Amino acid sequence: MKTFEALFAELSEKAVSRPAGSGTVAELDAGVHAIGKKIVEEAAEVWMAAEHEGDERTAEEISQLLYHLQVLMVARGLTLDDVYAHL
Ligand SMILES: N=c1c2ncn([C@@H]3O[C@H](COP(=O)(O)OP(=O)(O)OP(=O)(O)O)[C@@H](O)[C@H]3O)c2ncn1[C@@H]1O[C@H](COP(=O)(O)O)[C@@H](O)[C@H]1O
Repeated sequence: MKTFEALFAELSEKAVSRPAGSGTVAELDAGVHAIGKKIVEEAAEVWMAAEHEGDERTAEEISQLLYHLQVLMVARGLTLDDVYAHL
């Protein structure tokens, strides 16, 4: 099972190696404004799933929100420690 840290390492590596067909590379190329819109969209889907759907759908939407938050971190050059420092 993939962890938050493992996903961040994978996304950071893809930002450098830029493999063909990577959705992460495409999202990074779209820029912070587009990534931010995706985060807002996914956050709303988390809210709706938590209120109206089951635990599995909610967990899935949360995973997608975490993914897009990590893409934004990579786009901004933020590390996990930069965020953990505020937890
Ligand atoms: N965990 C994720 C992940 N979560 C969400 N997403 C993306 O976010 C989208 C969210 O899906 P939705 O169902 O909300 O939206 P949709 O309407 O179906 O799709 P869109 O039209 O919004 O793209 C998905 O289609 C994916 O493009 C993810 N894309 C990639 N990953 C992981 O990131 C890693 C790198 O992926 P690539 O860069 O694509 O190789 C791999 O380990 C992947 O498993």
